[in-house]
Amino acid sequence: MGAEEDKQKSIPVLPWMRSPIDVSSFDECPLTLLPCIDPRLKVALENMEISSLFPVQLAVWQETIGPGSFERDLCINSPTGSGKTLAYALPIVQMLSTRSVKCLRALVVLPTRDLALQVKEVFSAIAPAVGLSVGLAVGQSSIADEISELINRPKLQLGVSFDPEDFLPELQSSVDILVATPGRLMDHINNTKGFTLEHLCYLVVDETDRLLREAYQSWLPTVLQITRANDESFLPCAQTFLPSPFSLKTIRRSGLERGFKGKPYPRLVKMVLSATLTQDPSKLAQLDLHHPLFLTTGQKRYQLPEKLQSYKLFCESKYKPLYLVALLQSLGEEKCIVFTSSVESTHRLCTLLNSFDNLPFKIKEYSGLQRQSVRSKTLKAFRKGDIQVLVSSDAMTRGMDVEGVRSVVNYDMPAYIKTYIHRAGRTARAGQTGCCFTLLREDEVKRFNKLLRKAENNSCSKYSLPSSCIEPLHSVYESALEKLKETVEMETSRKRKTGFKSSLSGERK
Ligand SMILES: Nc1ncnc2c1ncn2[C@@H]1O[C@H](COP(=O)(O)OP(=O)(O)OP(=O)(O)O)[C@@H](O)[C@H]1O
Repeated sequence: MGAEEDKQKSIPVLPWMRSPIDVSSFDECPLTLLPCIDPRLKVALENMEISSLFPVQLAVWQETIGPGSFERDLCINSPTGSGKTLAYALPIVQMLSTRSVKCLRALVVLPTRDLALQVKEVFSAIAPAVGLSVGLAVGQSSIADEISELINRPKLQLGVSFDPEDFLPELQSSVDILVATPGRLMDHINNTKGFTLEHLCYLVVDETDRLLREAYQSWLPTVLQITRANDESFLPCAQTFLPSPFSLKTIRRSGLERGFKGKPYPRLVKMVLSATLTQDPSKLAQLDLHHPLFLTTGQKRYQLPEKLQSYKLFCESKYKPLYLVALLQSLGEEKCIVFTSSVESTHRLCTLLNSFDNLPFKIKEYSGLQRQSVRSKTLKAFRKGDIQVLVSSDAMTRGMDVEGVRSVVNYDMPAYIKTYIHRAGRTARAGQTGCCFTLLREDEVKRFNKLLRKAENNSCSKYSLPSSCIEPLHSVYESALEKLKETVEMETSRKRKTGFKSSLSGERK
């Protein structure tokens, strides 16, 4: 990605990106002053203890429900923790609140299952208030269970034998809004009877730069293809004459007017978001955006949360774990995430920390080396506060929103500013304060300073730990290293025995 960042520097910015709406010129807006909000949604928000909209939420509201009226597709670049989820969820739910027939009209795609679960929670907190249902397609349950949640099958009538395939027109969506990961979405598109995106009105691509980095079974071209103009292919067919009062058809015609020529109408409205939105024209072109409007915060492309305090902590590489333990001890028992540079070092560091005797906090690993079920269990325990320190690799943590994370530690210096932003952004969310500590060797300092200069709000103070915190740890460290050696040997022989199919196998992200 270093090469990617260098490449981006030389890429000319797209014309529509040169005159963005600056979100930082917006203030928070109390719900009582928010124009047009459905009173039922206002109550739902108040039940979530939300009394005002954050700036990015107000800016998006204006371009969707307000005067902008969803006329343009939105590209939103807004810092971590600034409330992007509600920024898109609220207008979509408000727009769909007047629908009369239930069918799948909004699709939100996210790169990971835990993230999708998190976003579904936000929709589930507001959508039922206006009679809308939200579904999840992430592979958390069996495909059969998921299908029964998403598709409404006609009930068996007494004494009538029934083959669902004979009644295809009556299979209906049970949900108005679907939150999905790309893989499971493709499974449903390809294999689930009655699952259709033909009526889709809204597509949200959250964590866009991450999703556009990989093809994920070509989910994006597939979704765009399904929602293209279909008026020519709409010829009366046998199905049209079936006596089904429920069959619903969305016809998208090809636009003829200037600016709409060849584009499907009604069109699929798109909202794409990230805290580090790509500016690469070839990547953005994949989204086939309609007169895109760019919303961003501040002058620089990368923004750190306003109330984040960044610190650098110099240490000898030989004693890095000691500095980490001393730092964690000085932070007390509040939740903290420690980032390393790879899944292997995450596992090793977590094992080492757990080999220290009498640490006053519970430490667990969270990485792509683990099974999804293990990861989800760990995340749940971390949210509850049963675990205080999460040792993590990068891949899984984008967008993760855990209340009460006061500090983030970069045990390994991030190589790119984007990585720093997503890691640090696990704290200082929703206007709260938070600290990000980076452990640095002498030879890393120059590179780290250069990296931070790419972001706004980048001041970074030196943090020192008194030697009285470090010295007593030396002897404990020796025995922890011994224990680590034993554990690694045990794991290696276990892996050999089970032919590498131990609990640590699975996706390696
Ligand atoms: N208007 C609001 N008032 C109070 N809290 C809010 C409001 N909007 C969102 N929040 C809270 O702010 C936190 C961050 O929101 P969210 O996860 O949507 O941020 P984000 O911008 O998507 O961050 P990231 O880029 O890291 O994914 C959440 O805990 C959410 O509940």
